[in-house]
Amino acid sequence: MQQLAIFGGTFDPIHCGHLLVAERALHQVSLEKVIWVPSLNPPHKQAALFEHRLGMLELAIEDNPAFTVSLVEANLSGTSYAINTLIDLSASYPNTHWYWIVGLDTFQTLPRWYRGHELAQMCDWLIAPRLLGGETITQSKLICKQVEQQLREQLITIHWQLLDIPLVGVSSSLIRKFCRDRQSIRYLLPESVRSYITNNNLYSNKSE
Ligand SMILES: Nc1ncnc2c1ncn2[C@@H]1O[C@H](COP(=O)(O)OP(=O)(O)OP(=O)(O)O)[C@@H](O)[C@H]1O
Ligand SMILES: O=C(O)c1ccc[n+]([C@@H]2O[C@H](COP(=O)([O-])O)[C@@H](O)[C@H]2O)c1
Repeated sequence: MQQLAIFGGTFDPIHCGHLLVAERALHQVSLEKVIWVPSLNPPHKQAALFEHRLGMLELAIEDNPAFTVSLVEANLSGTSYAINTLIDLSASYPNTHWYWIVGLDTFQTLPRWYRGHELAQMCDWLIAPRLLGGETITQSKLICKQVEQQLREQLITIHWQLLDIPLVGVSSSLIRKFCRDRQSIRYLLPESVRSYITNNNLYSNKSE
C-alpha cells in the first residue's frame, strides 16, 4: 500500500515554512508523494485569486519530483471542505494510506471542521509545530494531546505525530504585510515566487 500525504492550504502565497514542512514530512514517514491542495474557497479566509495562488505554488514545487499539485478543490463547487477533498482524492488514488499535513494552529481547530470527527479518523495527522504564541516543542505536544483528548471524549480515536522541524516564524500574512509596507520578502519564499509577486503586482495595495 502506498503512503501519500495531502497538504491543504490557502497558500496566499506559498512560503519557505510550507516547503520545509512538506519536505520533512516526506522523509519522516517515507511518503511516496506530498499532494499539495490549494483551497479554492477556504472556509475561514478571504484570499487572492486562485489562479495566482496556483501559479506561485506550481513555481515553488517544480523542482521536487515528490511534490505534486491537485486541483481537486478547484473542481468541487462551493466551500472547500477537507473531507470532500480526501474522499475525492481517495477515488483517484486507491490502495493508499493517507496522511494529512497541517500546522499546529490549524490542527487545533480540527474538532470544529465540517464533519471533522469523521475526517479525523480517515487519515493520520502530521502536525507541524508553529511559532505563533511562542510555543516550544513540548507545549506543541501538549496542545496536540489536548485535541486528541477532546476528540476521545466523543469516542473518536486519532493517529498523529509531530513533524521534527525547526520552528519557522514565516507566514503568508507576514509576507503580505511586508509587501504592503514595501519591505523585502527575499529569502522568505522561493525567488521564482518573489518574481511572480513583483511581476503581477500582488499584495502591494494597502486595502488588500
Ligand atoms: N511557518 C509554518 N510552520 C508550520 N506550519 C505552517 C507554517 N506556515 C503555514 N503552516 C501551515 O500550513 C497550512 C497552510 O497554511 P496557509 O496557506 O494558510 O499559510 P499561513 O502562513 O498560515 O497563512 P496566513 O498567514 O495567511 O494565515 C496550515 O495548516 C498552516 O498551519
Ligand atoms: O474542512 C474544514 O471545515 C476546514 C476548516 C479549516 C481548515 N481546513 C483545512 O485546513 C487546511 C489549511 O487551511 P488554511 O486555510 O489555514 O490554509 C486546508 O486544507 C483547509 O481545507 C478545513
